[in-house]
Amino acid sequence: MIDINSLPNVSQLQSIESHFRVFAGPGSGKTKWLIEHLHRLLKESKRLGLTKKIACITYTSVAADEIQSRLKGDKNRVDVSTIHSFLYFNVIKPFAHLIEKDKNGDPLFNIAELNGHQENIPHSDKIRRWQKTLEELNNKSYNHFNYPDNALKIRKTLAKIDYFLNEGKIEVGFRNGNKAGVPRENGVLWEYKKKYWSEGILHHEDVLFFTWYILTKSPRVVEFIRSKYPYLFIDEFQDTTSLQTWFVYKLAQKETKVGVIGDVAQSIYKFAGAKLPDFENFLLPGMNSYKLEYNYRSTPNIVHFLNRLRTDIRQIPFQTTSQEPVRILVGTIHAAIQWLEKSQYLDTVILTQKNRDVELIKQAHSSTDMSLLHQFYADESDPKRAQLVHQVLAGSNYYKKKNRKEALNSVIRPLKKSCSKLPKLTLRREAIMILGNLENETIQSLTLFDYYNNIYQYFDKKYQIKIGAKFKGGKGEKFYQKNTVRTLQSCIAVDTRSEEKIRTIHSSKGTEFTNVLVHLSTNIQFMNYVIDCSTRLSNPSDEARMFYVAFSRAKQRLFINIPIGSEQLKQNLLQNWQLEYIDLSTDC
Ligand SMILES: Nc1ncnc2c1ncn2[C@@H]1O[C@H](COP(=O)(O)OP(=O)(O)OP(=O)(O)O)[C@@H](O)[C@H]1O
Repeated sequence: MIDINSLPNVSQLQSIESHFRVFAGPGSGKTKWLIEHLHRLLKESKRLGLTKKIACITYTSVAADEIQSRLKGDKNRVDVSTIHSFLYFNVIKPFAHLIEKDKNGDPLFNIAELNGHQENIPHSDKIRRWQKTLEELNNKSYNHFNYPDNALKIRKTLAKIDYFLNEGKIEVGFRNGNKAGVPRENGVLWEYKKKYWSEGILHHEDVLFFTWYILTKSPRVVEFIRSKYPYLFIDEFQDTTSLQTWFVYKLAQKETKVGVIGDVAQSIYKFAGAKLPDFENFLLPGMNSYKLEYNYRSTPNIVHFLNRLRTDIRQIPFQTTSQEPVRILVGTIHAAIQWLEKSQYLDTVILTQKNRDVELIKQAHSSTDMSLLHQFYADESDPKRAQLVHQVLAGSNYYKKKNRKEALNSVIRPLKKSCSKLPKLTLRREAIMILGNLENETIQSLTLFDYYNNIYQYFDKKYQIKIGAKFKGGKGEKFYQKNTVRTLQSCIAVDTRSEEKIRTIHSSKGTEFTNVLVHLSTNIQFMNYVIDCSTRLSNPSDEARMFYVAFSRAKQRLFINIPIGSEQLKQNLLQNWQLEYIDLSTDC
């Protein structure tokens, strides 16, 4: 248990002029607390003067908008944004001219073309140019680099490029460790990045790299930021990467007072480079640590259940009445959904670990015959092509239901992946064209093979962009030749209501729902992430924390679905956990 001051409200913060760290469990009202603290500063600070500002960093731009919209008074004195946006506007944009030439005397970055930052989606032309550079380097260890044969794997790997601090030096590598198949020796990854930089393309992670570069070369830039922002706060600090933490330490060395808020048990962005110890070990001189004690969100029974899953903090339920127990539904997810419907818990949100499970549950939940769609995914060898076809046809179904916004999003999403070079407006225009065509009976009657090839050729001819893989025979091609657009489209369910109700745990972070069903696909997950959760919560892998986040989204009722039960498990759950055990295996 953390031995720190509990902090029922913001006025109990010992001083607004000390660094602080707030440990805040789920549902503890972090956002409300942070907003109150911002209001207090705006009122009481003597250091803001007429021109200085408060920086408030959130993990997503949605969270930033939420805080900005709830601020009262002089909103312009608070800059609420994501770390990337904050650094882009305060370091990169104003100080890009400090980026020097590389060791060959070429500009490291094409500043004239700098225009914001974007997601790292590997471009085939850059990979090819990089491959050529590698050939020129003529190093044996690059022989295994096999592009375009291994295109999908190589692109996936390159999309995970990131920067890491190692004993004060910056290195370029991959998130999630070493990746085979892509050369990284002797700094050749820098050569790959330079292909983008020479065109003024800045990826999100490059924002952090060039911040490090500029601040290291020109320490006066740090002074400028410190003098502009006497206060810096960071929400969801458990998901901050080492490079981001490095920047925060830099600011905190002098006048900027730093406050960080987070929950170690909710750190679920390891894949994005977050490291748990960064929050646990984050300390600044004179820093005060606090904890928010209450859980305002969930009923006492749910809070007691959550408390069993962790040993570091024990939350106090704010609500006094509960009283339905947490229930374990034993059986298939299908049986669990039927039980919820029978019991009239119609507004239950279903949370699952993987996107793929979301799709499968959605399909099983809808009345349409899904076997053809399953066959489609089983036969198809190229996931990108499958996604494109699936989402385009789903888009057309949305369009039929007059949900124009979802229709466009559904088509634009896969297009964006292959056509990142195209401007947003062009993508939108093409999506409208695709949706319009699908209204046409003749197009509906085409085989999927002809339909896909038409789209493929259209983008290839007009933009020289390969929208997906070409057919190379095999089961996938046979499926496309055998089935029409109309048949596959009729198997794609787009019930908007049920879509919002079935989602991944990651997409539920920061939200809350009245009733939640968490689907565990194996009993081992239940043993690991419920029964033994407290011993696994601080594991490097995110899984235990991810399920903890899922369980903590429920306000009124929490259901957990596991596939297989046993008398022994039942007795354990009833006697030691006070959970209700409902066996659905006989119902289906
Ligand atoms: N002081 C308070 N009194 C009563 N209700 C509160 C208070 N603070 C927050 N709440 C309510 O409790 C719920 C949880 O708050 P919030 O979503 O801000 O928690 P959080 O700490 O961000 O949670 P999480 O980290 O789990 O996303 C919300 O419904 C919010 O309106």
